[in-house]
Amino acid sequence: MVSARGLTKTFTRKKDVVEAVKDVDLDVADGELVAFLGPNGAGKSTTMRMMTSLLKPTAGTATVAGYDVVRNPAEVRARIGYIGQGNAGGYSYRVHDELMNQGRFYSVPADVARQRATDLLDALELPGMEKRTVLSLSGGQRRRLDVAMGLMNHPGLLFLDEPTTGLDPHARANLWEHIMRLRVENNMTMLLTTHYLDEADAMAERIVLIDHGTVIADATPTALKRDFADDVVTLGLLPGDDTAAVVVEKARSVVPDDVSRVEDHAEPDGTVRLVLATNHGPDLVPPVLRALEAVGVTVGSADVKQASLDDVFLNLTGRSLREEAAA
Ligand SMILES: Nc1ncnc2c1ncn2[C@@H]1O[C@H](COP(=O)(O)OP(=O)(O)OP(=O)(O)O)[C@@H](O)[C@H]1O
Repeated sequence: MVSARGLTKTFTRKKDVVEAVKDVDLDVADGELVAFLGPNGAGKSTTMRMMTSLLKPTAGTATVAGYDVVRNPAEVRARIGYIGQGNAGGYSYRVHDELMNQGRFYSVPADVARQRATDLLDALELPGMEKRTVLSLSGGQRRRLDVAMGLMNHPGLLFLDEPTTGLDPHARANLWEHIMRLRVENNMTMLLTTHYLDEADAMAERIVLIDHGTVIADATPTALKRDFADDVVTLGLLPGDDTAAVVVEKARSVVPDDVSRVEDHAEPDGTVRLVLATNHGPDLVPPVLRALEAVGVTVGSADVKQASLDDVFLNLTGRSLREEAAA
């Protein structure tokens, strides 16, 4: 559905040169849901704008829905939906008119467009809003209207640039529910950008991590967390009749070999905190608890912190995506 090779974009303004996207290769198969995840300014929108034919690449090629984005931009645009970062609807226009205009833009026959507008307003929980101006809608409703506008041509491929930024958690969840249902109903391939880690983790079947204009990792969320970050298991060990040193010695003797990092910390209250880094935290706990019991070590508490996409980004770049998103 999408194939890009060596996609590059350099912006030049007077003496300022910004290498926004550098040599990006990407393939997206029919039906996939792929998220571009990366900090502000990483090059996510620029990549998406090149793939949607809105921006001409400095170098490289991209084929979208079977057409080259530079040689056949009109064919590309006819086959995709694009929901950009800003609101698409003109604020003083009525909701229904904006949908019909969008239909006209894509040469959808008027009667078909009218039916689609009604169906989309229904599907996106905007019934009765036809005559309202875009300005009178709430932020969440406006974003849902953007989605409706992006779907008026029934695209097989939908590009969404930060669809939920600025919405409260309830509105975010609500919009996702609608998008996911429409995705199944219309059998859509989807490419989206986000800086919400939880969203990418929960929604995307594949994540393309982008930093400084280049792809630094490309895999399923599960594979990224398994390969580039560890779960951290923390056990509170009670000393009983043993000294802390003996507890540590016994505990370390039963730690499985595949644990990638082991730390022990003697706490002021006499307990020992044992920290195990592993790529299978939840599975590790039961056998380790049994093994500790077998060597006479009592476990007072257990905690598993599963690896997050932020840990992945941190391990790959030395920076936290969560902190950069908040900055
Ligand atoms: N028209 C432009 N002229 C000059 N520089 C630009 C232009 N558009 C984007 N850039 C620069 O290119 C880089 C990548 O920007 P881009 O918008 O693609 O990042 P992004 O990952 O989408 O960020 P965000 O999450 O903030 O939207 C940034 O340094 C940005 O300032």
